[in-house]
Amino acid sequence: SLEKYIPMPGGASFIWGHQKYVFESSAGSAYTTWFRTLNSHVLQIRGALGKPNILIIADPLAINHIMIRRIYQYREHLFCSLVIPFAPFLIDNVLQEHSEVSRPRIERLLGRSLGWVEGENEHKRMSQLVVHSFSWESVRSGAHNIYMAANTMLQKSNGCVTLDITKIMQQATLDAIGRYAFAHDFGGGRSDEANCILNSWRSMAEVAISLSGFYVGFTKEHVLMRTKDMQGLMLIRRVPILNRLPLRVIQSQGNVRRTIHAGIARELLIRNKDLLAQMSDEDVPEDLLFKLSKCIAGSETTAQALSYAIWELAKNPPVQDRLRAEVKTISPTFSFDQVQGSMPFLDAVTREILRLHPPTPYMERNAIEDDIIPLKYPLVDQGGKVHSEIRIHAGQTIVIPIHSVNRLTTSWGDGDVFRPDRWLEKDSLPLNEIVAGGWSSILTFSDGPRICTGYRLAIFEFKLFLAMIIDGFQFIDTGLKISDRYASTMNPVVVGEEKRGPQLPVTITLVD
Ligand code: HEM
Repeated sequence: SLEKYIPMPGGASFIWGHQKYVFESSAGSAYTTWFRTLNSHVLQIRGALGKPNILIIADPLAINHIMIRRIYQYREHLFCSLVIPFAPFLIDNVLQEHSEVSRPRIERLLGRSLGWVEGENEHKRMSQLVVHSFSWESVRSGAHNIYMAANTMLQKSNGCVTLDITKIMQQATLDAIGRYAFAHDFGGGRSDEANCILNSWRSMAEVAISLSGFYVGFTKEHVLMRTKDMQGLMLIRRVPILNRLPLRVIQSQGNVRRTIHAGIARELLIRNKDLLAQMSDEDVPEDLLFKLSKCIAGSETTAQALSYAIWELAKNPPVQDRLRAEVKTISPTFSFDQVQGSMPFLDAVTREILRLHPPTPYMERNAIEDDIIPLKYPLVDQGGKVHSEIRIHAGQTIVIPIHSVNRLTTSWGDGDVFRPDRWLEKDSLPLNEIVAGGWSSILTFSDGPRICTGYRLAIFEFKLFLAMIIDGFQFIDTGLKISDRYASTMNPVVVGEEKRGPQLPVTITLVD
């Protein structure tokens, strides 16, 4: 149990603890609000169905301790780390870094991957195999593939239409990753394989964000699926054996893996000689799967970041015009060096979008052993005693709310405001000692040894796509109210139309 001096918000339900409220709130916003109202960088919330209290940590020193200093003492649980299917022999290994909920899900979705791999040595060995493919050098030399994917997307859209940009972005980023990493053609993100992968993600997200399921679903199969998420995990958390039931919604998670296995991996085996050269014989099939699946998971998050960017620019016409004016100075050629080095405002917009709308809003960890976590911002108990560390026991669940950390008032001041200029102004950025770290002092790609492998690729892809789209198209706000729902990653929904699943409609016209 957690110490009493760790602040807890009021309003917990007897049955659902605070988790129902977190689930119903726009993703990330409940924690962000509580940190402010309780004036704390650490809090505890009540778990649902009698689950022990959960520790929510936004304190920079504590995050550094968990993500860097003691990373292998905390089990991992996050969508983006579903990647890199590997090493079946490790599945029953001792360390058990993944929680009882996420492990079976990860296996069904993408096989036994880097995200699945247990323990320090094995994780490092697997990471070495992929690190080169995602260096800046590799991204630069593969830039033309992303350019081609962006071009394919632009040729297919014209006129003035209101459309769901998330769908288009998902097709485009999947197409880009296919070209970049595997010389594989996903047909502009519209081939049968692409449809199978995108439909699998979508059907999972639809179930995951369904509100009605929260109440009635614990006896229904579609809700068992939805409970895969951290916020909705109540039943599977309490009864992990449910993961094994042959229910359609649970077992359909294997679609992505099957598509990759049956179609793309075999083709790659023939094409990708470099990759084969790096591997021992017994690694081959799973290693190829790993390459594909990590990229596919990453293409989804990149698509979400791009969708939020277009929506934010639609709501802020002066920022949109200023960005387009900068892009016009280099258009129509978009070389790697131009995109990375000649557009400071594009760079500022990129950082601001990734700060404000992190596609993975939470990371969850379980402590493998007892620990003492140091705090930058000490807590004071009712007797006035100052506590500059927290004691936790093995098994403690910890949430690192990336969304809240990226908006902390102590670090960012007006953290909820979309203001790209903060990245260009002297003295507007937080000092190193008060941020948790990570790329660009934000936690969007995590930090430490398990920082997102594909973050350079994601950043370049984001910039290139955005530059090319804004060069040719104008975005107009529909005025619809958008809320964010958590379904492994951030999913925008139209308020009042939640039943239609994730969508982000924006009106798009050709630039004069
Ligand atoms: C905007 C896009 C992306 C975001 C926001 C993102 C975010 C993240 C985060 C937060 C983690 C850490 C998970 C944890 O430790 O719990 C992660 C891990 C990972 N990501 Fe991404 N990611 C993105 C795109 C990509 C892309 C494009 C790829 C590959 C092509 C990729 C590959 C990976 C891999 C392999 C890991 C696991 C690293 C490890 O455990 O060593 N990601 N990502």
